[in-house]
Amino acid sequence: MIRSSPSIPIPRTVPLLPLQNKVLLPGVVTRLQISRRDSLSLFEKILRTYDSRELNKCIIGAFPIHIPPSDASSNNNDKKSSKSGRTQGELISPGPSPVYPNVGMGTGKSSGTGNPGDSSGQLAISNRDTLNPSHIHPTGCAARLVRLERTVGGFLVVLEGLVRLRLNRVTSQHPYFEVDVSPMPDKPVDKSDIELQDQIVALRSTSKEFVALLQSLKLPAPVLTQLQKFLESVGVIPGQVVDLLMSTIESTVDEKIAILDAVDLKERITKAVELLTRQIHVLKISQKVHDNVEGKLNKKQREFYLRQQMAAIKEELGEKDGAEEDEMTVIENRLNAANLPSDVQKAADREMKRLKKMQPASSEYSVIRNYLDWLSDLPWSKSSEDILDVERARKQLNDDHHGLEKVKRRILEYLAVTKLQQLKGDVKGPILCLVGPPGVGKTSLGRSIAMAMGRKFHRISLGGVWDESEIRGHRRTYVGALPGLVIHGLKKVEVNNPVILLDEIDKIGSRGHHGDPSAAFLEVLDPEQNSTFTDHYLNVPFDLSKILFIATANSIDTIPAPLLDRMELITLPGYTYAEKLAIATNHLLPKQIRQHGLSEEDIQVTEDALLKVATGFTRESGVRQLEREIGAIVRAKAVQYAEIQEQHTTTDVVAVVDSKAKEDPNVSKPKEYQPLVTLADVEDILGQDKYINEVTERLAVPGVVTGMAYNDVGGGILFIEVSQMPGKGHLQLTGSLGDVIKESAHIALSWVKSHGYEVGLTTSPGQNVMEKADVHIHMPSGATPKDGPSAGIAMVCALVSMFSNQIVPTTTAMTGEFTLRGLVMPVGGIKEKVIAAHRAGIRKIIMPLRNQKDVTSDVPVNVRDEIEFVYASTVWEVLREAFEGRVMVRGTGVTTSGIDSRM
Ligand SMILES: Nc1ncnc2c1ncn2[C@@H]1O[C@H](COP(=O)(O)OP(=O)(O)OP(=O)(O)O)[C@@H](O)[C@H]1O
Repeated sequence: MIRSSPSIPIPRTVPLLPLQNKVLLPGVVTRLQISRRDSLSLFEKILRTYDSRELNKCIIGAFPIHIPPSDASSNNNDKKSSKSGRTQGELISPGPSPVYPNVGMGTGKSSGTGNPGDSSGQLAISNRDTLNPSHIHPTGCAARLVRLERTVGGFLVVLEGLVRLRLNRVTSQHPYFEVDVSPMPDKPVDKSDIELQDQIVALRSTSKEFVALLQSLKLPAPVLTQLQKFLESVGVIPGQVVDLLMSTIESTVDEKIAILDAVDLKERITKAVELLTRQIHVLKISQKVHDNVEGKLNKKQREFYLRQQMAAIKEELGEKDGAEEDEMTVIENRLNAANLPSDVQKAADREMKRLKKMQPASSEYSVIRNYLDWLSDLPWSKSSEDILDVERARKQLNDDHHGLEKVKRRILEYLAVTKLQQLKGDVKGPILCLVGPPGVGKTSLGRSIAMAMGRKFHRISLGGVWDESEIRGHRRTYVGALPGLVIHGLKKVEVNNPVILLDEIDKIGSRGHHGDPSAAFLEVLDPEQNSTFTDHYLNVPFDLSKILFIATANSIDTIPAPLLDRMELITLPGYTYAEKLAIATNHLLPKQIRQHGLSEEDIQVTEDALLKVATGFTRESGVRQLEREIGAIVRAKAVQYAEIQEQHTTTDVVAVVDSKAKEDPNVSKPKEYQPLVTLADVEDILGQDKYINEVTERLAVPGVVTGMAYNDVGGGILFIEVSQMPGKGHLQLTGSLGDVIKESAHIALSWVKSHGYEVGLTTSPGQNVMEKADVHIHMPSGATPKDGPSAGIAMVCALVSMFSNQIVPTTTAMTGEFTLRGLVMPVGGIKEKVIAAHRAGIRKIIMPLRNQKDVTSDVPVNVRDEIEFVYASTVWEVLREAFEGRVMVRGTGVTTSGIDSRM
């Protein structure tokens, strides 16, 4: 950087910064990478002493040094110093010319000019090269500290040269050298000195020619203007102009040292004109070569070549920070490395061009910079190698998950098909959607699939995503715009073929003020369209077709139909207690033991105890709560284990100190750790059962019937309670009931009223059971909303039970839609309902005949074996089975065959 510093007072004694292969001239700013031990101590001290805002008050003496090769390895300082006749404290008078031989000093090479990377190696003398006073050149330069930064190996220092210094004597050598100096400022120009005036004229014309040549090299205009302006003052401060020019032209270290030594202006200008003339000559030749080559370079190469030159010159002039200039090169290199498709490359080039014209401080600059960062960070053409080995995948799935046979089979089919498609080079598989209650392993299955295929895994949680732009990104016109979740995921995994799990796709918000996020997924998930998915932010297409999308959902009810249509559903039902026990033993317990820093020998849980945890402390379709409870047990055991170990250590210490302690029966011996967790331990650790078996604990009373329910979080049982009170035949319904379930209640009541006589509730056919009574139907768990038609037959039974004062056993549950004509219609969710009912202790289930196939195909055998299934197609059959003959059924109303024919 060109600076004309106000005269700054130079202290008499300054710390010495030894420079090898580098010369600092007054008025020049330079960067140095510091790694010498003594210099490190110097800057450590400076950091300790100076406040960061006052660093520029610190003045250092930057002196060239030369350690002869023979001295570098030996530390025979005395010998050397006596040879040169200089010892510490001795006065040195500066010689008229440098005393440096060229050996080993990069002769003929620039010491930094024209190479922006040079600064890092400027102080390249190793720590073993011990410095002694005879190595220090007698002329140096006072330097002001402009910047001081810690780096990995030492410090990065920016120095500004101020004035020439003469070295008087070395005052101290440890931990760094300190020297007594005298400043040697340039004398003012003597206008009457004709010889000097002539020299200045010569200098002006040579330097003008030099700048003109630089101009033809297409140096950036601001740099040239600055240089030209500075040259105008050649008549006033010729010394400074020379110093500056010398730092911009190619010259050897010796030549630079000669300039440093030339305190006399005339001598300095003569040397400078000589060097400038040589540089002009070199430039002319290189211009010729350049012109020849230029014709052969393509546009990009030429730009690159010019930019490199510009960077070098700017760096040397200090016009711009090197780092700033580097930024462009870094971005370009990264874009080149990203291997962009041609249309994306075009967009990148366009933006790059705009960026170069901008001021780094402008806000638009950072917007474009960000955009280019995104382009270069995305895996446009980087894929991971697929492992499509069906056997390996089967093992992986079996190792990670117990049961789920149907699901695993479907996944393996999928992998096999993908493998075959890949062989043909056409991969367009369906999108899998795993549907099931929470905690049944949907997310972890997704992860296993990725591992089985050897692909990277990324999960996008869609719960509460209300804004389309969260999927598709914001347009760049918005402040703080960013790409959407899919592109974010790709940047994170760094490959374009990961497994992306779209978690909770059913919780995605529907159409609102900010577009419809599910609509954005229509494009993402469509294998025909997603090869040209365009994120709003990127505004260029990205090929998503290599990604394997897997969605998960608790229920399909809230997934928009077009989205559902693009996916293949795989249902994961809830687990039975037997399955939960196996999952707990083989997966959850070992996992928790590992996570708590214990080993499997430290904790063993009996089967009874685990079953107790599952039945008494969880009531869920999945195993998440079970995992938490097992975690609580493992934690309690871990505390015990740690405490007993501590006791052992303390007792050992006591025993050593006092050996009598062992013999004394009153001294309590440490307890032994017991790794086995039994049923009793579970009660100790987890406390009272959280759940009791509702069915077996519940007393059978008339008017109460067990129904079966199914919702997002799995199946369950629910009770229907009916009571009557004096009134005028009104029906009251409570328990957060939806419209459909309310209608079922009305239908059931109407049927019971119209068939009172046939069911034995009245003594004559025309009599109304509710003549003087009101009926109240309630479904407990009032806070849980309930809806759907499947409680129809349970309501009929509850009404009949109440009016007839007969009970339906609590271990009998029923589900089925009911029509006014007494028909029993099929319902959904049979598998989940049956599994949940089995968990709740139900032993007999009445359900529609047309649901029989669901039981045989979906319900696990061990559950089927423990439950008696009764299939009914009319309400008469339901009543007969529910009351086990305790209610008089006078007629069937219609024959079974008649009903069948009407169905
Ligand atoms: N069959 C199984 N075998 C082994 N571990 C299982 C099984 N099913 C579930 N798990 C474990 O249960 C835990 C919860 O599973 P996961 O998070 O995958 O549930 P999820 O179905 O995705 O739930 P949600 O719908 O709430 O996201 C995980 O630690 C998982 O490993």
